[in-house]
Parts: sequence; structure tokens; C-alpha cells
Amino acid sequence: MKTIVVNNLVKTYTTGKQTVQALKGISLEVDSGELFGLIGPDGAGKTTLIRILVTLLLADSGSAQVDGHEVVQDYKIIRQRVGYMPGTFSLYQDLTVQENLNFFATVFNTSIEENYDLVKDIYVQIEPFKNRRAGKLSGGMKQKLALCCTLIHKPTVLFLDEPTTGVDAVSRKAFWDMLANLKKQGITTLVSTPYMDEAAMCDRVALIQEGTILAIDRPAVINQQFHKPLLAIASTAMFRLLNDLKNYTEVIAAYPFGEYQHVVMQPDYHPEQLEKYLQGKNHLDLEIKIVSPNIEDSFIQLMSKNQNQILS
Ligand SMILES: Nc1ncnc2c1ncn2[C@@H]1O[C@H](COP(=O)(O)OP(=O)(O)OP(=O)(O)O)[C@@H](O)[C@H]1O
Repeated sequence: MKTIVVNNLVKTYTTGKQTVQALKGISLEVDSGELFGLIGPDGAGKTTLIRILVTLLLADSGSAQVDGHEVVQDYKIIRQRVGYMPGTFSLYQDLTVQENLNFFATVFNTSIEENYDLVKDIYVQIEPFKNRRAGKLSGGMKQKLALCCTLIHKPTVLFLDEPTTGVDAVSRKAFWDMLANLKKQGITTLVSTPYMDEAAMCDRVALIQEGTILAIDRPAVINQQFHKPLLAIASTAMFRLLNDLKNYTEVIAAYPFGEYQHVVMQPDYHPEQLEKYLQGKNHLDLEIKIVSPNIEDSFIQLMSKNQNQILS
């Protein structure tokens, strides 16, 4: 069963004389129980799409259903069924942990006790701080409290807008573990993120750029579609190395990637000649190795295609 169905959604913002087409005809489907990632850089349109799905924003055209209901006509039903965690911290900073939870439970005419099962794994982690004001919690704790408040009315579908942005690596990992646990309880989750490495934690992802979906699939399948040779290259002069690589005829694209430059090569490139060329450019401690593409490489390739640049 499809829990989220999005059909050709278009959304344009007009401010003064400026018009931005935030969504350029987006379509996607999320299966019931799926952990689905919406992955893309700032300004890609992730927040716009999520706000339309949680009935806080109207699209210009197209349609969408959540849990079998139309977002426009059935907005009241949808608001009862979804949990929405916006990108910016949405809790009452001056209320304590417990008061925030009670507040959100009361709004939905329920109580913490009634739905304790769903939140308990997360709640036990913040319980020691239950009398602390939300504004005084650490980033990771705030995020756990926000997730608890989002879950307190037992939603069937969760929409999380960049929940891990600005959160440290350990808390990010813990957050994704929590989402995996919620999946076991049958909750459908659509989560947006600008962090490519988080794609691996999703059942399926949509890669989105400038209001357009570049690919939708399981992360491993998207990576399998990267058909060109990919190298990781390092030397003692990394910036100069990048420029030298970009100027080499058999290089299709080169971009920084951790401690290496990732380099997409022509399918029939000559490894020895590349090495000779770089040695001729006086690169010391040269390291060249073949690597498998990950989702970031795939995204860069798809983005370049989208912008009609060098990759084909
Ligand atoms: N209220 C608004 N008025 C005008 N333009 C807007 C508005 N909201 C978003 N935009 C523009 O629409 C585009 C998509 O923005 P959106 O917030 O949906 O992207 P995003 O992927 O969520 O990125 P971010 O992480 O920056 O929020 C951007 O170009 C943004 O500047």
C-alpha cells in the first residue's frame, strides 16, 4: 500500500519581482512502513514538499495523498494522522521537557501514558532531564524531545525536515537508530537531509535538486548506475592537484572528497599516462586508487547531467 502519493506538484514563490519555482513537477510514492529519504542541498525544495504534504502550504498544481487522504480536501484528517518535525526547533524553550510533552499530548487530546509504548525508547534517554527547560538541553537532547513530541499522538506517518542538521556525528547516528526502531513499529517516515551519507540508512531515497527529482531508488541501485571509472587521488599539494586533474584530457570531473580528490575518468583512460602526467607536475607522495562510487558521487554525476554540464 502507498502511504504517500505525490503527483506532479508545482510550487512557485513570488517575492516582489522575483519568482522561484521551488517544485517543478515532482512525483513520488512512499510505501507503507518505508523509511524514505529526501536528499538534496539547501534550496532543493525539500521543506516546500514536506510543508505541502503536512497541509501547511498549498501547491500551485498537482495533487498529493497522505495515508489515503487528499492534502487539500482532507487536511483535517491528515493533521490528526501525521507527525511533523520542522527543521527549526519547534518546542517551547521555557517549558520543561515534561511540560512540552504534556502540552503536545493535550493538543492531540491524549496523554503521555496512553502512547508511552511508542515513545519510551526515546523518552528514557531524556527522562533524567525531565524538569529541565527545553532551551537548556543539548542539541542531541532537544532533537530527542522534539521527536518524542512528534510521536506523542501516535501518528501513522512521520515527516522529519532535516532533523540532523547541525547535530554532532554521534547524535546523528543515534537519531537514525531511533528511526530504524520506529520503522520496526510500522511507522512510515519521510525524512529530509542535506547529508549524503545518511542515504545509506534509508530504504529508498529521492535525490532532489532545484525542485526536480534526479533519481528515486534504493541507494545501492542508484550507485550501480554510476558506469564510469572512479579514482581517489591524493598528493602533498591537494589544491594544485585538483586543478591539474581538471586540466587533464581523460578526466571528466574532479572534486574534493575527504582526504582525496575523486576523479571520474573517461571509460578508456590510460592509468600509466595519468600517473606520468601527475609526476611530471611534481606531485609528491602521489596515491592513486580505484574506488566504488557512493551516493555523493552518484549525486554529483546526476546533478551535472541535470545542469547539462560535462558529464553525459
Ligand atoms: N517563503 C518563501 N518565499 C520565497 N522563496 C522561498 C520561500 N520558501 C522557500 N523559498 C525558495 O524556494 C526554494 C526551495 O526552498 P526550500 O526551503 O523548499 O528548500 P530546502 O531543500 O528545504 O532547503 P533549505 O534547507 O535551505 O530549507 C529556495 O530557492 C528558496 O529560497
